[in-house]
Order: sequence, then C-alpha cells, then structure tokens
Amino acid sequence: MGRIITPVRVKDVTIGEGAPKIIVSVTGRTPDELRTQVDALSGRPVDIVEWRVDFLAALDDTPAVTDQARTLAARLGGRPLLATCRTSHEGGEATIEDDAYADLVVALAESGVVDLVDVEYRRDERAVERIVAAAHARNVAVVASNHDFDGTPAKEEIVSRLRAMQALGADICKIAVMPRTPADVLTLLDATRIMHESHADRPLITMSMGGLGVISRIAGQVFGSAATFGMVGAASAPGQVDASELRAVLDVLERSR
Ligand SMILES: O=C1C[C@@](O)(C(=O)O)C[C@@H](O)[C@@H]1O
Repeated sequence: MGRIITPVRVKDVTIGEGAPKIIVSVTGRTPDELRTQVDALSGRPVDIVEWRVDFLAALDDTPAVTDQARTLAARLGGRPLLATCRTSHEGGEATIEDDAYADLVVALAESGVVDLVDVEYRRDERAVERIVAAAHARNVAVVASNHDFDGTPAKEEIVSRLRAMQALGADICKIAVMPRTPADVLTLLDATRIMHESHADRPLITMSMGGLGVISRIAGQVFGSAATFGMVGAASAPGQVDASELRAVLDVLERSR
C-alpha cells in the first residue's frame, strides 16, 4: 500500500520503482584514495555512488572539488553520482558556514557531472532554497537529508521532518537516526510506513543506524524506503552492510513481496 510516488530517474537507475537501490559511499581524503575506492566498486552490486565530499582535505578550493567530481564521474562506468558534503552538524567532516556550504553544493550541481546532490535541510533556509533551485535548473535531483546520531526522535517528529523536506522541494527525502533500543528501530520503521502511506509523493530513504538498526537497512523497502546505503570496504556510517550481502537479502525480500 502507499500513495502514488513520483520515481526519480538518474541515468539508468529509477529510485522509487522496483527493487530498492543500493548506494555505496566513497570517502577518500585524497584523489589516490578515491581512485582506489571507486575501482573497488567495479563488478559489485552498486546502483549509485555517493561521494562524501566532506572527507576531501581542501574543501575551500571549489574548482579543485569540481575537477575531482569530473574525474570520479568518469570512472563510475555510467553509474549515477550523488555528491554529499556532510557537515559537522550532522556527523560529517566539514566545518563550513552555510553560505560556503551552499556555494560548494551549487558548484557541484552545476558541474554537469553530478546526478544528485545531498542537502541538509536544516541548514540556513536561503542556502537550502538556493541549492534546490540551482540543482533543479540543471536537472540534478535533490536528496534532502537529516541525521540524528544521538537518538531516535518520536515517530511524529520523524514524519514531520520528512514532510518538511518534501515541502522544500526535495526529490528524495532521507533521514538517518540512532537507536538505543529495539523499540527505537520500530519507531523509525513505523514513521517510514506512515510517511509512505499517508504523506509521501516521492521516494524516501530511511535508516536506523548502528548494529541494532541493520534490520532497517535490509528490510526498509517493506515499509517504504526506496534505497539503502551499503558498503564496499569502508563504511560511511555505522551499521552499513556489505553491498553484495545486501543485494542478496534485498532480492529475497523483493521476490517474496
Ligand atoms: O545520509 C547518509 C546515510 C548514511 O548516514 C547512513 O547511515 O548510511 C551514510 C551517509 O554517507 C549518507 O550521506
């Protein structure tokens, strides 16, 4: 059950239709590390590659960042590229003012080689609006995001954050929260179900992080999550499962639906 979802198509991948998509992050701090990580994805079940731009040493050199995006995109063998600058407010490496954050994400959206950009919807409202407008002007999909590494908010709060992302014009709404108890994992899953069944008209990506939350990464599609973050080598968040193992479990669940 669920409302009509407008799927998001990036290159050959349609998010929000069919089996959940696997996103794997690359987190290299140098061009060499990034190249090694991207090459390790070859032949692995990875639908979309997330570049965690915040791990890069020199974030203030925008042309160098967009050059790196170009180099990466060329090595992905046609897979879509999601560019994410995760700030320290949400568990990332980047300590960056909201204006500089918007400048960087807009430059990535306008680079012509990025298919999706992540936007932390709680950054300054004008910065967020600027990113959404620039991305959409270039046909780049916007993944609005929110992270809670300290705990799991109430169900109503999770739904309200996802609805706020939708209202901002995101194409995909994503939330990652940290469980302390099994009940917290159920809270995230039920919030996903409620959002999917009653409010969402676009794809959601939700996860409960850490070891307790792994069930949400492999079974999220049952409740309305359209994609899941897996890993090849290094994880970019606690609880990520190896992409090949993830694909096998996702396929079992998908076949039985
Ligand atoms: O937003 C997310 C989800 C994530 O935090 C996870 O829990 O898998 C991993 C991040 O790299 C990504 O940007």
